Amino acid sequence: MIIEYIRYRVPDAQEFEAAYRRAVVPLGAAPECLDFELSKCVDEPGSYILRILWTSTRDHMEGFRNSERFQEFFAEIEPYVGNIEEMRHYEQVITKTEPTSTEPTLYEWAGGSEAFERLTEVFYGHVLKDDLLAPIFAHMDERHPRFVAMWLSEVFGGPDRYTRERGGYPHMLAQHLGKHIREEQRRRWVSLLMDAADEVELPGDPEFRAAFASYIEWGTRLAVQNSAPGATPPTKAPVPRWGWGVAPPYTP
Ligand code: HEM
Repeated sequence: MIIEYIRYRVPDAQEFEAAYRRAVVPLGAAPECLDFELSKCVDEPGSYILRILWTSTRDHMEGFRNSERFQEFFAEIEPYVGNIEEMRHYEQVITKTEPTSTEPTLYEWAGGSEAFERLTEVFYGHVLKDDLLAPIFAHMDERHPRFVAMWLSEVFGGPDRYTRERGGYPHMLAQHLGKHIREEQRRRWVSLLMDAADEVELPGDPEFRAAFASYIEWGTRLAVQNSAPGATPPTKAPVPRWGWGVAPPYTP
């Protein structure tokens, strides 16, 4: 996560706020934007700070900035560009709660890239012998298990290799479009993956497995939706980043 601060000094507070009320609609809908807040200075009327939490600087600069949502956002706030006094990215250093970076990522907890490579190798071995799934994966690239391991590593907080080396979300999405994945196939995919997770001994603690299963449930349901005839999913988005959710990592 990265925080962007934009400081404005504007002559027409009311119009500025009205423009921002419109501009935050596309901003809030952007997958790269985690949160935002516009505050006005009580000591000096006309001074404003916009604080935006982005998934990463790269997601902001390369994802959001190249999206249609940015065009819509910018159209509203363009008249105020000349009133910007500061526009920079910041990293959290000290907070009331512990900075989130001290918590291990799911990627680290799982055992890093090697753990996900073991997982997908075993998993696709089972997939290719499965009556429901083998036909869809009949022509799969032999490197497919490694690519999916790269994807999972990035999703769970590891290096962004899938984005840099494999085309990120747009490429992954393109692989599912038009595949017409059925619910029973999705269920089998999930079930074989969970079996493989046991087989390669991914951490079995409830907190890790709950977070892992939650992404897999979400991701496979999206795969079904996006692969359906006539589906029109967003063509550009960052690779999702999945965290621990409600239950933090177990500390004995
Ligand atoms: C969380 C769920 C899922 C994830 C993370 C995932 C991940 C991926 C990724 C990263 C690719 C592209 C690999 C590359 O870079 O070449 C891919 C392709 C593919 N996925 Fe998925 N997928 C998911 C669910 C599913 C499901 C449920 C099915 C079908 C039952 C499926 C079928 C396929 C197929 C057939 C391909 C193309 C394989 C090839 O021909 O090389 N995926 N998937």
